[in-house]
Amino acid sequence: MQEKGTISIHTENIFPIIKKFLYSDNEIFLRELVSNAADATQKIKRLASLGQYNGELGDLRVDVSFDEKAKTITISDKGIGMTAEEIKKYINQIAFSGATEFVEKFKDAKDANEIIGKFGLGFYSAFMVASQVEIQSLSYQDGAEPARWICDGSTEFEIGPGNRTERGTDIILHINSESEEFLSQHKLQEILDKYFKFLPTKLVFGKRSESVEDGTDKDGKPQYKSVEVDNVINYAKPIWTIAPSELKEENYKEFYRQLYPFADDPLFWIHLNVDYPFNLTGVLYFPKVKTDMDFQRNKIKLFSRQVFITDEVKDIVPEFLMLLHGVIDSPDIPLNVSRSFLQADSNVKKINSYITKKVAEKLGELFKKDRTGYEEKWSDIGLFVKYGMISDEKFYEKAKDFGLLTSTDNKNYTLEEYKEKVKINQTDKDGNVVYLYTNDPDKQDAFIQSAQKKGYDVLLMNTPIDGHFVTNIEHKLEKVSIKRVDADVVDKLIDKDEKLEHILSEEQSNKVKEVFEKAINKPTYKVSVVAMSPEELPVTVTMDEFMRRMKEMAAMGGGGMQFYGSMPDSYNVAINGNHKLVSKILESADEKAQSELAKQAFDLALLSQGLLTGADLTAFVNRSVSLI
Ligand SMILES: Nc1ncnc2c1ncn2[C@@H]1O[C@H](COP(=O)(O)OP(=O)(O)OP(=O)(O)O)[C@@H](O)[C@H]1O
Repeated sequence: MQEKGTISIHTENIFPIIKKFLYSDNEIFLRELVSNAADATQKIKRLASLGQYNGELGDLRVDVSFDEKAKTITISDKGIGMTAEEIKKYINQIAFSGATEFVEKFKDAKDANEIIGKFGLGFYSAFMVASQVEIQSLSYQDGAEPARWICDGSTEFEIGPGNRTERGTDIILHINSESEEFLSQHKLQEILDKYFKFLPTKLVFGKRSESVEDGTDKDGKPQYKSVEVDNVINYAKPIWTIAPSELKEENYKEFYRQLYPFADDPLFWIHLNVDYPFNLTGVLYFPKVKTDMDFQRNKIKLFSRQVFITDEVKDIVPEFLMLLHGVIDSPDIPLNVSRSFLQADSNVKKINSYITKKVAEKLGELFKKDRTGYEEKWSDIGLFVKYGMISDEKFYEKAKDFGLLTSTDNKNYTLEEYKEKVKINQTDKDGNVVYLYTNDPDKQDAFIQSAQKKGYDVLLMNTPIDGHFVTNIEHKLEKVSIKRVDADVVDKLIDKDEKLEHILSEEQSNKVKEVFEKAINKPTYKVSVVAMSPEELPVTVTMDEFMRRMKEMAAMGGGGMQFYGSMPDSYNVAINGNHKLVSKILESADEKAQSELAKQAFDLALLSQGLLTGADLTAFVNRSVSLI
């Protein structure tokens, strides 16, 4: 008997709203309908395994097909099917109470995902692309009659006898005129590939031709012919659903290649598998970071029961691990709510810290088991680890045992090892251990050599993250201060209160200062005469560590730092009072000659740090030529 009825929601205008707000990502209708078909298929399998269904299961597959002329897309399954009563119950009674509240609340929704699912509207996403949706279904239950439901996207529907002779369901979409782009082989293939590569139920989209061997020709060479085969969308069982004990290294690498066909092999991976207090599986890969600029985010794919959801995993994966690759599958992540809700969700928080913990454990284990191998990978993983140590306290607590400092002679140390190594020679008069580093070994070579001559060690901190890293660990480590090797003259970098004797009298000192101030003639260069070893350079130009860091932060847009950013670059010029050249300047009778010598020594200092440019550089070259 044909029956008419009204879908039980309490407002007339829900469909226009769904259509309007969902329009931007309307391809998800296919995600929703194929997922439903796959769910129905899994259910019949389960019923059979429980002995509650004894009929033939047959070839359990979901088929997607389209008819360009009739303008239809059909999703067919051989799942449990629905009786007319069930259709009324599951499809007609949309699972939410206050439709008015819904309309109010989601007037401003930006994202289809916010609406779908939250209100159990998966099926209704069909109306984003269809002017009419038809269900033909035959339930698995004994004696069930086939049923047909049809609805044009208004709240009116029709239900009556259907024509399906085999167990399962067809969803037939009569595609509306704005959505005809979906009536294309290419478009549908693309969407199916995106969402269903790892669907647990076989998914077929028409046929494709494949070339197969067909006997041999008269010379015994194999012959080929083209045959039509099912165009199967999904791969065999994805590895994240398999127990780690059953997997070999090659399986992980092969899966990685399926995900990222053009990437180099990963460095290593972590298999995630937890079912309490939330359910999550997945494999995270540490990629090779080829260049510093190779920070491609959004490489982790999020699945829910093997259906692709998104590659935006912000909030779920800790910020510092966003550069990892791989997949996460969890039915417990609320996929259909807005960002702010996600951040506050307790499962998401737990998942986030679980991932952090797992990554820390894995790194710790690699470090312990094979330190050499770990150190070889350090140039790739150092970035993640340092980023994590900066941004996540809990990670820092674990990573302080395997986060490494690398010195300019390419040796690696843990934080503790490093302190032990340098503490005897690099402790200042207040008991602080001073770590020295360079962020540009070429430019700062003169400073590095001076430091090494004094037996100091210099760390290499030349990746983009190191500036932050230095500031951060300095805060965390007790009684440690960290200075760039060119922050001061070597004798003052680590102030041990050992005063070198001045060979100059106070009067001579003042004279030297005056000569240099005049010769340099720049107010932002502050001149002082210092008692240094006669072997050190006659003039050293430095920028104060504090000032430089503040300026760097200002340049990176650090809040509250604008003040420092607007200050002119200012430098300290240290004149080595014990250097021969300084004596020579004093001995020189002629004021002009004094000034020339001072200028030359100052320019050499600038030159050694790449600070001498433009007209100053030209003047220096000319002066040098005339001196020769
Ligand atoms: N192909 C199908 N075979 C059998 N039952 C189906 C099929 N499609 C839908 N159903 C039934 O209709 C119900 C409603 O589907 P709908 O997609 O609207 O919501 P859902 O799948 O329960 O939730 P959501 O899509 O938000 O995850 C399903 O729970 C299921 O019982």
